Amino acid sequence: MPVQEQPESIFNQLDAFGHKKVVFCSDPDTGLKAIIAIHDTTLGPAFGSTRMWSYKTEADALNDVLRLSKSMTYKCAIAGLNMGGGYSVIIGDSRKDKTEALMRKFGRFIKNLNGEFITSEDVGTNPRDMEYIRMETQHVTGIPESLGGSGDPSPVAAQGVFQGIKACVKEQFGSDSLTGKSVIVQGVGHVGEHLVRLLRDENVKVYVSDIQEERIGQIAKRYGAEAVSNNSIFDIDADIYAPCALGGTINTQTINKLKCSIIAGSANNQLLDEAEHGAMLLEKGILFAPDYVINAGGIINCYSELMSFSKKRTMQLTENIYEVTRTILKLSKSENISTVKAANKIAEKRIADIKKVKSSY
Ligand SMILES: NC(=O)c1ccc[n+]([C@@H]2O[C@H](COP(=O)([O-])OP(=O)(O)OC[C@H]3O[C@@H](n4cnc5c(N)ncnc54)[C@H](O)[C@@H]3O)[C@@H](O)[C@H]2O)c1
Repeated sequence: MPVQEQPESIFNQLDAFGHKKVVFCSDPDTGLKAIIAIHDTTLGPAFGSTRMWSYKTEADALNDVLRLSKSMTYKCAIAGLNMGGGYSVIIGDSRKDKTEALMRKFGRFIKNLNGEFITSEDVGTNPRDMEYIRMETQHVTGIPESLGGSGDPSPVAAQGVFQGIKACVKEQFGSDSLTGKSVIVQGVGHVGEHLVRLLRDENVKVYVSDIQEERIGQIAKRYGAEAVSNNSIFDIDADIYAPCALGGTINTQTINKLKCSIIAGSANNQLLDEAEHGAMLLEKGILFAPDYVINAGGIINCYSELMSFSKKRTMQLTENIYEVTRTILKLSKSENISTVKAANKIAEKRIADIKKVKSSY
């Protein structure tokens, strides 16, 4: 008899990532299949976006939501927000399967968590979807500005990435001027497009790529960037690679191909294996801006909505990503550890410190 491979135990996976709670949401009437993962609530309610994606398998969806929610814990901690980490994924094609009823049903599942999880938009969702969720629960941000929300967080996320790029350029080249630099932007969706605009405003040479061919042409034309097919981005000789699509694009194969000296983009979980690939980049002298640090602008925007902060305060917090990145790069250099390890160290210290604060009556 052939040996049947056992699927990995869900509880073992939760233990490995250190999750507090995972909720599986199923509703045959609307076709909703979603997973809400709550990683850590030491600093506050779990904050995290909702992604809608056609995952190949349910195991892929679970793995994605576990990784994304864990990195939210670190993102909120390092950005100085009083929020914990969570995330949710809806399994399906956002262009075909998304309906008002499906989003509102999903909102009901969030409502049942009584404020333990607060969401916002991500890949495959938008402010309109957040409006549908808002019809069922108040635990959602990123709703349209016309309804009193902060709207699409992606321009703010792009601003944070832009600050992270500048901090890395300062470290590698001695000045944070982008004059004469070149950047490959992989994935020109919400955040990627705003990043291309910010870079082109500074006359940076920008290469753009996406899996949607028509999108590459549109963005290249709109901003005067150079269109590159998605298969050939690692052959381009540019100073900076900005992954702004999905995670896992930095792995042994791509690191060996990369010609850039800086990686700084918006995509969550860019390193396929944080420890292995973080160390490989350190060894090769490629400066990696930890994704959860420099893409925090989006969540800062949503947090500001919750706290009723002014736009000015939101932008100050986002621009501070420059200083936070500089601190991480310095720690990485002084201790000869990967930039992700350095960032994790700072985030974990804040969580441990606040845990002690909260332990007293
Ligand atoms: N939107 C935000 O405010 C925000 C904030 C923080 C982090 N992020 C992260 O940034 C990334 C992009 O988010 P977004 O909101 O711009 O999403 P989006 O869906 O608007 O854009 C993603 C783009 O990437 C393209 N893409 C997908 N797979 C690709 C691949 N393999 N190669 C090249 N292109 C590919 C898509 O076609 C799309 O154009 C995601 O990882 C997201 O989690 C987004």
